[in-house]
Amino acid sequence: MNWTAIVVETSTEAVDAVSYILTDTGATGVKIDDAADYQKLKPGKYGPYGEIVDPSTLPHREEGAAVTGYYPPTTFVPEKIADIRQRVAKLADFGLNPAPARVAAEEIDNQDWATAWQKYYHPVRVTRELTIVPQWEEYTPATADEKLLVLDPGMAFGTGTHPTTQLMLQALTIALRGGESMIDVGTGSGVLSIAAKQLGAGEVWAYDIDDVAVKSAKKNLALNPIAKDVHTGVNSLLDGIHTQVDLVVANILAEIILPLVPQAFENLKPGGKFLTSGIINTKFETVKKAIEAQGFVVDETMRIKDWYGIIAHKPAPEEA
Ligand SMILES: C[S@@+](CC[C@H](N)C(=O)[O-])C[C@H]1O[C@@H](n2cnc3c(N)ncnc32)[C@H](O)[C@@H]1O
Repeated sequence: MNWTAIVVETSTEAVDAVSYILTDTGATGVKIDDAADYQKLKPGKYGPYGEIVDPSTLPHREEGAAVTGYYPPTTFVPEKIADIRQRVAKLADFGLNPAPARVAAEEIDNQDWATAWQKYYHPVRVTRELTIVPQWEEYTPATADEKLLVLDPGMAFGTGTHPTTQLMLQALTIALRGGESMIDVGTGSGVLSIAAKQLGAGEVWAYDIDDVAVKSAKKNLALNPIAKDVHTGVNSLLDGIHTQVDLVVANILAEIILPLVPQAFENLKPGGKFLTSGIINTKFETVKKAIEAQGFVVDETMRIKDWYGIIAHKPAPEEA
């Protein structure tokens, strides 16, 4: 069986959201071809031999964007296309114009696609202290306080470079003091649990609804000795979990965060913190209001591009 490329033709403004949908539905890599990127190009060395070329003469899209996701041979393509089509069309409800929202699939012969995306994935210093290093790269920290997160994201979401992950990495840097217990909901590649351990978290539980993600998280946790003791499991949100931790972190889409809000409140100690992202700009107010209505105090809101993150805490009795 071959790999499949699913191409979504969309507008420039919906590129980030469509990339998110493709990654969230199992694409191991995403390619973006956006007419707006060519319009921004200045004359430069774009020729095959590094010669200076007028960018307008390069072959390029005249308008809109095409976002391509690469899916492994195990993907059941008709179901995947239907899911993507529905989620792309729904972007209009969030104020993003997905037009023309055409979704098409094509088989890819070349088996190299399984790893082709790896050549675009290099070490990236995501915060002052945290650098994500692909497992296959050699990397020497530039400073003594730089902490490494070694990752092979494979099929799971969480290379660390998506704005929603970056928001949570920043939030963890702000919120953690050391020794905190934490639950990572929707762990994907395990990136946030590894970061939390690097930043001094104590006991950590990492859950995901997708068993492929949990397998990937286990593999990545093992690559990072500091995170070897993180507990993992398949679980939908915090269903059936009744505990008291210092931190709940979740980078999941807004629609999924809403049912998580009361569960996070129940599972946090008084004074405990709820860090969440995956919130597209048009859903931000709805999620923030739901968090406040639950009784949380919103301490900080953060934004990268069209995505928001929220840091909130469950008030301690003395705050009431
Ligand atoms: C956007 S990814 C986040 C991955 C990683 N935590 C990060 O920040 O990069 C969202 C993850 O949530 C998982 N997920 C979606 N719905 C879920 C649910 N109801 N319960 C638990 N996990 C869920 C997905 O499988 C996916 O791995």
